[in-house]
Amino acid sequence: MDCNGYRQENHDQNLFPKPKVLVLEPPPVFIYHEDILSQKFHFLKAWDSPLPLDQFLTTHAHSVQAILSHGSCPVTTNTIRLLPSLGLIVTTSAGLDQIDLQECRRRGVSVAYAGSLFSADVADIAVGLLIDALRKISAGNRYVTQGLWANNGDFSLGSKLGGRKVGIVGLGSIGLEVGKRLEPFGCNILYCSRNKKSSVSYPYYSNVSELAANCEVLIICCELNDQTRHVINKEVLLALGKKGLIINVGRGAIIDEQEMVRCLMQGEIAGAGLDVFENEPHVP
Ligand SMILES: O=CC(=O)O
Repeated sequence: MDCNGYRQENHDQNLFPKPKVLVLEPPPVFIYHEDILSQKFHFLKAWDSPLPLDQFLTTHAHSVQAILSHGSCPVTTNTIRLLPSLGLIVTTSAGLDQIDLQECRRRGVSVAYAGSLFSADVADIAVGLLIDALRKISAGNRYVTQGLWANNGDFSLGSKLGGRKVGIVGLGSIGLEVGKRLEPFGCNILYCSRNKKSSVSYPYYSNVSELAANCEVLIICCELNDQTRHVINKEVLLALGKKGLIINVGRGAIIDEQEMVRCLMQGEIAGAGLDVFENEPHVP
């Protein structure tokens, strides 16, 4: 109500129609809060339409002002080109590899993302996966639930995190959070990053193979881009060695997945803890 007792909301909506926002696939924030968000925005739900995507986009081409997206939903050159009124893409992810940033730059489309909002959560996952891989928690669980204990005897022991030499690939906000969590465990932290960071005293490696050769665990925390795609290749995996573990909380395609699977099967590395895969949801 305004001070005269009129319903302000309807009046405002006539003057300022809700911005039209395209949702290709719904991010969790949309699933949980559609009712609240819908008070301010008019959502065009591509995933909910019987029309093929291109036809849906062409139908709404001139009205879409923004896109609400998430980390595993590609926003392609084709989509951007079909939407002449598009001015903004908002993604709930920290990663931007799924969005054609070059086309956004060319068209002057702004991009807003989660930044470091979820870095602590991702770092928790990285440490959880590392402890699981070292202590064989989920492998032990599989051993019990598959009924192997009675016939095959006790499961093999895991090993401790303390004292491990851990190489962090990408010391951005997630990498720093991982380091912060591993220091109290007594890990020796090394890192590889685009640039040496003056804010930390961890030993710096400019080359990821050299980092791998000098540590027992590699934790991938960098972003996916043209420089980091398949940066974890056969050479790096062999440098990590037979006792080495790899943890990936970045993007699947940072690792040459086929090569990693081969190394795991042939015992050329000891194990992997993976939050991401190259061709999700297809996991080799
Ligand atoms: O995948 C999740 C992210 O990039 O935040």
